[in-house]
Amino acid sequence: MKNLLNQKQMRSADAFTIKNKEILSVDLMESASRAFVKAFLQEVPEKATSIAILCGKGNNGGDGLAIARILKDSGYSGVSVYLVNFSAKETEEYTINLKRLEDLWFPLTAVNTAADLPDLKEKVIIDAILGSGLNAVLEGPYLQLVESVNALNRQVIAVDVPTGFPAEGPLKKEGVYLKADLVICFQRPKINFFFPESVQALKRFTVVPIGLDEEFIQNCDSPYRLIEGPDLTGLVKPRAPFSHKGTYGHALIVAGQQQTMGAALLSAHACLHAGAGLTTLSIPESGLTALNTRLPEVMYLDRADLIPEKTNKFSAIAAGPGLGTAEGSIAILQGLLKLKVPLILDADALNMMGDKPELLKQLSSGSVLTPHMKEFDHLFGDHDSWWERLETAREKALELGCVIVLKNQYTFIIDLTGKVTVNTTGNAGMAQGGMGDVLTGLIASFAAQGYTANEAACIACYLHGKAGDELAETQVSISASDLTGRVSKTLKGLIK
Ligand SMILES: NC(=O)C1=CN([C@@H]2O[C@H](COP(=O)(O)OP(=O)(O)OC[C@H]3O[C@@H](n4cnc5c(N)ncnc54)[C@H](O)[C@@H]3O)[C@@H](O)[C@H]2O)[C@@H](O)CC1
Ligand SMILES: Nc1ncnc2c1ncn2[C@@H]1O[C@H](COP(=O)(O)OP(=O)(O)O)[C@@H](O)[C@H]1O
Repeated sequence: MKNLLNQKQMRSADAFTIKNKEILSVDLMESASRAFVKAFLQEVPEKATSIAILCGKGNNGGDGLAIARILKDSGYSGVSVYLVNFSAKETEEYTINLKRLEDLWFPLTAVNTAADLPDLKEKVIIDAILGSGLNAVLEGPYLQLVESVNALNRQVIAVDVPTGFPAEGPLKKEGVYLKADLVICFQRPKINFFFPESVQALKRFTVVPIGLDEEFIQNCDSPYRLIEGPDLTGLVKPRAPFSHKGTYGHALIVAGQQQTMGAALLSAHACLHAGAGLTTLSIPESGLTALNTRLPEVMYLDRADLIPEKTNKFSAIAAGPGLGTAEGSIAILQGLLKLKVPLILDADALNMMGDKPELLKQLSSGSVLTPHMKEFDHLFGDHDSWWERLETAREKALELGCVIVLKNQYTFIIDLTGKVTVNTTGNAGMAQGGMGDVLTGLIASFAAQGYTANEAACIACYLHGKAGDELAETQVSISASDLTGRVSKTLKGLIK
């Protein structure tokens, strides 16, 4: 899995690469700028497009200057450069790249105050004003300039990070950022790109390698990493010769009430499709006809039979989807917690724990909690930012000895040691009720098949989003049933 670094570590990676690969810092900037242009070409292929590049005086601005030269060399005929001279200091690499442009007689426009910004007519704006060197919220002329550029409503592509947007740390509500349609980011995404608040600064990002030393990056001690397809290829085991239903575990899902039986069926269906050898569903008796009609492969366990003598045969137990929070459901949850086996808890199981926090103390080590933001805050208190929410999740995972799957567009899987795996698969087509129920069924399935709690959560989250991404190639919206029908095919693709 790819390590995600904070900006201090990124600077160490820069320095290490420069020292060990014996390259100059300005050559690394050249490599970064070339990588930017390669990605930019995909985005803006029309070479006659008019482009304004706004360059600050740090290395982000230095990138902007090098990008101007490389774009011109690549045949872009309408490139203009605006030098944002708000600071007296300039970096050495900036100075070198400015000289290279001046030597080409490249037209340069000085912007010495925010009021100097001319009425930009260019179709595309490249933001190279401030990058990861940002050390405070924007104010003064930078703030005015960013507000003026935002008011233009042009297509903006930012170099590495949008001006004013902090790479890490809590995102302040009052923060003003240059609004980019796309960020072309160097070597690794910034941690803050994964939080919903980042939508104020960027619609999407793409990451380009710039030649930093990967071994150094992977050896950095970071609590964050990304899960990608190749990580699963080694992890997900193919079905074995001479295997039988007993080889792949027996999952129990405790879910559903009269009005939300569908949630239980969706979870069980997903569990089945992800390969559990046997799946049993515990629902109210009134759901039996639906179960037998819709999911003939799934067995039934009466709610009265949720006792150790009947449940010790299961290799994984999940509870919560559509369970309700009435007295009867609380009794079911309390009974499950007494079993002293790791549980996968979602939806109403989490809501009940939020209502009765003392239940959290009864969780067995190795359990998995799968809250979305609202459920998370109900469990652990309100948060002003996702950064703080993730910090709490890391503390709670460690304290409770459980895996926390904090769900959103990007889902954070926090293991028992507080390390965070970020899942990037999934899309807005999946924003439909029942999606979380499917995820719970998938986690239960992989846990039943013998994967650790963290492995089961990582495989399930990746697979869930990946199946959704495949369906989104031909569908606008994806129902939970659509997704369930796809997971086995997607899984096959991951094993290959
Ligand atoms: N070897 C390198 O150093 C490389 C650097 N690269 C680029 O370098 C960028 C980082 O460059 P720098 O560290 O020079 O910093 P920036 O160019 O991001 O910022 C320049 C300076 O602005 C000042 N500043 C920070 N926050 C401010 C604020 N709120 N208001 C006013 N001034 C503020 C700081 O003194 C900072 O040093 C990256 O984002 C990336 O674009 C890339 O070229 C890759 C290689
Ligand atoms: N825009 C999106 N991008 C990626 N994944 C999404 C998106 N919207 C929803 N999902 C995924 O769908 C699931 C929704 O879970 P949840 O809110 O618990 O749904 P429900 O309670 O309806 O079953 C999560 O796994 C989430 O990551």
